[in-house]
Amino acid sequence: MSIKLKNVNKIYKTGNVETYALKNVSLEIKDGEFIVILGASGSGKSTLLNVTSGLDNPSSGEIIFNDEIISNHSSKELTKFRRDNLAFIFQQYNLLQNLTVKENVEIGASIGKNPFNIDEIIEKVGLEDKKDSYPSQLSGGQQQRVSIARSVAKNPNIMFCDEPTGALDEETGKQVLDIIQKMNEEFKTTTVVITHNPNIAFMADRVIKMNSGKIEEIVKNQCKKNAFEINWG
Ligand SMILES: Nc1ncnc2c1ncn2[C@@H]1O[C@H](COP(=O)(O)OP(=O)(O)OP(=O)(O)O)[C@@H](O)[C@H]1O
Repeated sequence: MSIKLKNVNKIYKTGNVETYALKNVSLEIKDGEFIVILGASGSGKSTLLNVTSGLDNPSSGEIIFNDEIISNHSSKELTKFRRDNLAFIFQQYNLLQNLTVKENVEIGASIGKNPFNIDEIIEKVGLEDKKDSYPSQLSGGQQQRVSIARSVAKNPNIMFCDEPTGALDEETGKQVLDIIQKMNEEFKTTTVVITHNPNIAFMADRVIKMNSGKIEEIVKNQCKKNAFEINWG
């Protein structure tokens, strides 16, 4: 699924203070593309992801998925659109603690129209021997892999990942990135990853550099690296 942003602005108002978090951002992401968004703290990365994915409304401008203009949608229509098309992976795992790995993934699959086979997706994230474990019995990296399996079990058109490896060490971080990369390559899932780590940018087709609410630069990688080839820094 492709994504288009046309002249998108986002202004947060807190009392009398206005923060221009996105300033006239226009961008096209192609179907199946792997995009990394880089930028300093406060540059507008999370705002860009939230507004693009319909988690928050832009103050002005248009957001278009394939040919569907979602910036005009009601919140009910937006919820349905997100449920049918989008997966979210955050730094926090947000797993249901009283459900097993398999049950957590089942919940993710149950909201999709055309979900993946649950056992296959658990195998894809390398947790077949942990199916009946509870989240508290798993390491951070394993919990993030469950979280990814749950998000992608519905077979989404797009994956939005906000600092997916922010809480992980190098080894487990790379395992998680490898799973995200494989989803992108095998299922052509359009992928948008926000990160502070410039090394992760080498995995992308294109890198969007944000500065003070604007796209400062877009870099196309001639040669992409796989997750295990990048330096962690
Ligand atoms: N809900 C909000 N209300 C008011 N201002 C906000 C809100 N959310 C973000 N901002 C402001 O908007 C700007 C962009 O914030 P954003 O969270 O998008 O940056 P970021 O690049 O994702 O930062 P980080 O890397 O630290 O997560 C910042 O100046 C921030 O203080």
